[in-house]
Amino acid sequence: MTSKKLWQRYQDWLYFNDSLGLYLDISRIPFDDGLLEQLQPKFGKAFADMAALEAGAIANPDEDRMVGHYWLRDPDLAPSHLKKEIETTLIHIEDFVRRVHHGIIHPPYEPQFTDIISIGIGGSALGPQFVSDAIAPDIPPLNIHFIDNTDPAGIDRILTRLKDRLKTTLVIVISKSGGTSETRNGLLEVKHAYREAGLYFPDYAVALTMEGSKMDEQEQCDRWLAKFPIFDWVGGRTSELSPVGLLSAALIGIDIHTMLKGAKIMDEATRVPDVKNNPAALLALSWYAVGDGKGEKDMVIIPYKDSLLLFSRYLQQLVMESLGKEFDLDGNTVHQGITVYGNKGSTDQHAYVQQLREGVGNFFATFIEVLEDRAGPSIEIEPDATSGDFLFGCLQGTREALYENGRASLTITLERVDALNIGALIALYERAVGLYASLININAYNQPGVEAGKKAATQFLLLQQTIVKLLRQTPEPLSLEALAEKVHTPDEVETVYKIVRHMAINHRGMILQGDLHKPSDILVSYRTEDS
Ligand SMILES: O=P(O)(O)OC[C@H]1O[C@H](O)[C@H](O)[C@@H](O)[C@@H]1O
Repeated sequence: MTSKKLWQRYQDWLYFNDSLGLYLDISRIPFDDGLLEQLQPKFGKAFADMAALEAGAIANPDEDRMVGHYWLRDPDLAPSHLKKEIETTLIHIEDFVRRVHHGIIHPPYEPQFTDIISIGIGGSALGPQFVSDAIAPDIPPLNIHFIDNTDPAGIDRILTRLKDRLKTTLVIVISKSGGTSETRNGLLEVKHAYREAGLYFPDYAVALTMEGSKMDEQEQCDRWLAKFPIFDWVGGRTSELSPVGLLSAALIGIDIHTMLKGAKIMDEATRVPDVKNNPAALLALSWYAVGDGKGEKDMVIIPYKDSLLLFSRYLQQLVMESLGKEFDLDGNTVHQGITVYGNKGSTDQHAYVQQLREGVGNFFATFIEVLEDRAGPSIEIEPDATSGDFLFGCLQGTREALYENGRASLTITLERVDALNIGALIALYERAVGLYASLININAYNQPGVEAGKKAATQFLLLQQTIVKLLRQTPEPLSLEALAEKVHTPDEVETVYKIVRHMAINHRGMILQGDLHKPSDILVSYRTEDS
């Protein structure tokens, strides 16, 4: 396409939101203008699905749930019985945060809380991590640390760093279901550390979970410093603008009202039932066009701004957990999805952009351009050139280089990275995923595959407990085959081997004898501490 025609296409498809100062450019996504015509019926249904969802329909049929994250930033949209709960919860959050900041709520024998440990995983971590990394003040009122895995060394790293400050550290435990094992493990590890430090854990703990959840019952969270609800009509991957994200954001000094405002403005923009004037519909159209509605091209997220580094990680859950489904709503096997990866520019140009430019063309790039280079003036690096100009040039140059080699891209342009734009960005992608899911006829709001993984993990732990129990009762060493036989898993010798190897390395009483290079010759025995 000639540059003249490209310029015209750029202008024809450019979306601009003047309330936000946000642009969306899909001109480098190749599709015939006829595609939009062809997709109008699907978009008509997508807009109708979305309107019904916002009106309280059961938009998540597999779990028989409403989908209400849009109500969080506009409670007037919510069913009347939920509106008050949304509003009062926000007031409770603000009041709690104000009292923590003013030392009215403080740790025993200390004037103020100084740090936060946030324990949660998936949607109970990725949003708070992205938002705090993007827009927390450089000197926040409290420093936040995330335990988002059941990795003992990762937990130790945070507890070691906080050793002298545990006594002034607030612990926020986030789990909608209250049953996620990684979060439960993190909670028990941190509780142990507080006990070891002579600190009464409930004086430092805040719970975010569904009323009556497993965690709520087991931990009696009513005895903790505070407890905030996670609403069952908010999914984990769309919970950043619920108490899940708002509490920690407010505690670290982020203006949550402006974040909610940005999301609300974007919601209004993405409610417009006209593709060319709806940024979320334009994204959905672009994804559909470039991947033929089957996710044939990966979504590479490259924000040219350090503060947006974690956006791709956040989108991995929002996009892939929503769209990565085996069946469509009619029960057809579709194996849908769009793969998301990326970090930041121009840094990634020195890592994998080489492949994007010349290698396998199985992707489309999403550039995020931020117009404001920094708060304040820049020095000249070269005559009439600042480091921000270089960053700008790298983005534009990479976009052009990809296009010249037949690689598609779209560009979102923000004025700056602040609470307003982060709220808008989150809302933009929540809506785009929802509209795209309608186009491809899948349920964006369940996650059946995750349950399968949880069940498999439980099976491993049950087998491990069976192995230990048997070895405790078996004085003589056993071969792996004999051990597998005795625990009734003769076909899982390899699994038995990995379990005993992992336990042996971690000094859990497991004794391996023989040549470790030849697992089949190994003999296994067990020695308890007192034996
Ligand atoms: O908040 P929780 O109930 O602990 O769930 C944490 C995460 O667990 C699973 O992985 C779900 O698929 C995610 O959507 C959810 O965010």
